[in-house]
Amino acid sequence: MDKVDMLVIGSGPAGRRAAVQAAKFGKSVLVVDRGRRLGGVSVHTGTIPSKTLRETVLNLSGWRERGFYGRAYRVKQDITAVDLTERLHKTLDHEVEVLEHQFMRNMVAFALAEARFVAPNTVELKTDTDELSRVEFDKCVICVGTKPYRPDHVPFDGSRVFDSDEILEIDRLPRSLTVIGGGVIGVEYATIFSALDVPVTLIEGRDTILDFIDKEVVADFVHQMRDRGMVVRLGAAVKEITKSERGVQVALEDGRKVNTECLLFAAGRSGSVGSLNLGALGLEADKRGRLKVDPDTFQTDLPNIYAAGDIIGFPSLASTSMEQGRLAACHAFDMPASPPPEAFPYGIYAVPEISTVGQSEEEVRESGVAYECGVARFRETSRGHIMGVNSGFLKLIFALDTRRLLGAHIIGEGATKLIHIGQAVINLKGTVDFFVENTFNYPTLAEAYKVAGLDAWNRMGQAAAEVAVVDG
Ligand SMILES: Cc1cc2nc3c(=O)[nH]c(=O)nc-3n(C[C@H](O)[C@H](O)[C@H](O)COP(=O)(O)OP(=O)(O)OC[C@H]3O[C@@H](n4cnc5c(N)ncnc54)[C@H](O)[C@@H]3O)c2cc1C
Ligand SMILES: NC(=O)c1ccc[n+]([C@@H]2O[C@H](COP(=O)([O-])OP(=O)(O)OC[C@H]3O[C@@H](n4cnc5c(N)ncnc54)[C@H](O)[C@@H]3O)[C@@H](O)[C@H]2O)c1
Repeated sequence: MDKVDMLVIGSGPAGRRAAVQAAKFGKSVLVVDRGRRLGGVSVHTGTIPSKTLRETVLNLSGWRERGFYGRAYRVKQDITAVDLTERLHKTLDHEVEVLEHQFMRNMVAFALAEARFVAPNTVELKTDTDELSRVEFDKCVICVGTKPYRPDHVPFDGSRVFDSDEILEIDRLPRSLTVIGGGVIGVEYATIFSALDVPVTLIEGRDTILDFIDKEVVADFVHQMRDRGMVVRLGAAVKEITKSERGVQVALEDGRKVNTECLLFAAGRSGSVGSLNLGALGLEADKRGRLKVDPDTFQTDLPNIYAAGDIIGFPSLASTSMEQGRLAACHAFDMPASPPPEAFPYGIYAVPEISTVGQSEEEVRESGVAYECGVARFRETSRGHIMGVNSGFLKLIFALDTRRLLGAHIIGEGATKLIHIGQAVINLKGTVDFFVENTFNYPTLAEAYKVAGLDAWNRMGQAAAEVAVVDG
């Protein structure tokens, strides 16, 4: 039986980083993945395909130019499913190639097989041709990720009713689409298809969506979706989903019915622990299939078994998963590593983009800290004029006493890139004065930071004067 210093189960962002980090420490590492190719959910059905699809749609539809040329503007008139999938496959092939090369040059061994624990330091591997082998390990990092939640009452068929894996395999564009679930996956796909002029209805069971995002940003987002013709049904409980020759019908508890040609069910994901045989370790997943770990070390209740990535729950991002995997490997081999700063960016690649870091206004208010906000609208920046941007804004929140930046929230073009300025200032404990004193490239959308900083600073100055008067 082979023996390795570290076994990594799953080759997504967490597994990949854990493996390479352990290999850099000179350890023998084996990565196993039951997929047909390396890369995990992130490369094959999650982050990369959805973002490639978005980029293709925005390019071919001419979405970014519509501010100038009107809603009817199109770069390519008849956009087909082939247009969308062609670019997708090229991007994915490239991602896999880069990952395989990274493993090769770092001497990380890999096997395409399903892992199942048979003892606290042994797994059995099974290939898709049912070949069995066993591997012993000193340390193991479980990075098995999640899969779409597929309740029995949803008539999934991969041709009219899709989950978020199947939607990537569509062979023609839907004439109309219902999306159930106003989480990140739901809003990303709903707005991407809407950018292709597919009529979209978004159904969310709760009265609100994206509760971890600043409410002002969410309100603007919902307004923008409705403004361009999307139907957004909030607080809409689904009673029944039925298929007919002409499409799919969703009956809501309040009696209303939604009829569209296709339906995407994107109402959550559950951990892929089913085949791991966690019982052999004495470990148990929670009811959503997630594993509990020590948040500093990523160890499970067994000190030589770590878990990282989506399998440990929130925030379930490729970006945070990578760092968790790396930190798990550092801890496993007693290498010092600082924990990540509390504030990490969250990027939602809807159309328009949303990105956020630090505290929302609601969280700041709840904490009892006195604060002031500064806002800059992209349409008021020169770069915004050049790009024909007529929506989107940046909101900064500052503490009145320390003047420190507490949160940055952006909706609009480039939000997921622009957010890193806010992230740096928050984590380096910067204040409103950074934005006031520094010069920004002009004309850029980043200039919005200067405008929002000045906006807050003008009001914070008055607040400080009032405090001085009261104190005096
Ligand atoms: C549609 C969608 C869009 C997303 N967009 C973004 C985004 O824009 N930005 C972002 O940061 N995050 C995004 N995410 C989240 C991101 O994809 C995940 O956070 C990330 O993939 C989690 O990585 P992971 O390391 O946990 O493993 P995963 O990427 O989930 O991969 C797990 C791997 O484990 C393998 N596996 C499972 N069980 C076994 C077993 N028993 N034996 C062997 N192998 C096994 C699976 O085959 C899979 O390959 C998105 C997710 C989805 C679904
Ligand atoms: N850009 C990104 O970073 C990105 C993109 C996509 C996904 N992800 C990650 O993937 C994870 C899963 O995303 P998700 O959107 O599938 O799940 P989610 O759990 O975040 O959202 C599911 C939504 O569906 C709603 N819902 C549940 N049942 C419903 C029903 N019967 N009818 C109507 N609505 C219902 C829920 O209230 C919730 O709002 C997220 O945690 C996210 O971090 C990240």
